[in-house]
Amino acid sequence: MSLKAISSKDAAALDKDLMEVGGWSLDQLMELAGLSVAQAVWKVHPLSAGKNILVVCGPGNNGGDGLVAARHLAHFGYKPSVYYPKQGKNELYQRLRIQLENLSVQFITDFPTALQGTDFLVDSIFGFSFGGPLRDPFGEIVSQIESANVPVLSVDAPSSWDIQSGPPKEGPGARFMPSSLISLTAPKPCVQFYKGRHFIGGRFLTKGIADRYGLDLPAYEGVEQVLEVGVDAEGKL
Ligand SMILES: NC(=O)C1=CN([C@@H]2O[C@H](COP(=O)(O)OP(=O)(O)OC[C@H]3O[C@@H](n4cnc5c(N)ncnc54)[C@H](O)[C@@H]3O)[C@@H](O)[C@H]2O)[C@H](O)CC1
Ligand SMILES: [K+]
Repeated sequence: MSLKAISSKDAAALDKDLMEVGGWSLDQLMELAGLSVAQAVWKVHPLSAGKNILVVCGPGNNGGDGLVAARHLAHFGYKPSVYYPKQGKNELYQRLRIQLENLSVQFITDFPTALQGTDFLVDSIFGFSFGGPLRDPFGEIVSQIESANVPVLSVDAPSSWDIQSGPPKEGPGARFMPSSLISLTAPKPCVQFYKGRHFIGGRFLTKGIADRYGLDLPAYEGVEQVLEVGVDAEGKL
């Protein structure tokens, strides 16, 4: 099936709508987003493929989705660890961190060593608010991820990719092609440059809000929090 993409401007407006008019809190949206990320990991990387999952979190809500996903992954039976080099100021991130520490999830500081010992990586560094060239320390982090021989699930967008125009022409991220991607609520325009398994998650859209933004309502099945969607041979949704 194919789904319409949403620009970063509309994605931010949709989030605001959900919270200011739709009665949602950020915690709730992030919980469902993070749960769908963890479920996508389960589908592309079952427990039998190795339990060590490294979740790399950025300073914004994309990083928050990663923190929530790490907690669900721990409950699913994985051994997640988190690399969180620049924790954001929102107290929600602090609470998510406490929840993880209470599950004995490690917050690692030696990223190159952790990268070597991991079976799978979750890229929750940047989502739809990313813009411009990568600032320190994220250029080096993205370079290390793209050079590592480890499967990656990117959350909402491959970190370092422009949300509209896709991978940078040169520098960190120019060769970054994660093995899987989960788009939250709706695909972002950069998905047209993506080749790999593609899921949609964040099961909280109503028909009213989907219509207002010209989006499709994904046909989630049963209790599923994710739906695998296709990308055609030309990379078009
Ligand atoms: N409705 C939904 O689908 C929901 C999606 N969620 C997730 O939230 C992110 C968007 O979160 P936001 O906080 O707006 O932004 P980001 O996490 O993408 O990044 C902001 C963060 O990054 C810094 N930054 C931006 N550009 C750069 C750069 N070039 N170099 C270094 N740092 C940069 C910026 O300063 C901020 O600190 C969305 O994608 C989903 O993953 C929510 O969970 C709610 C529901
Ligand atoms: K990401």
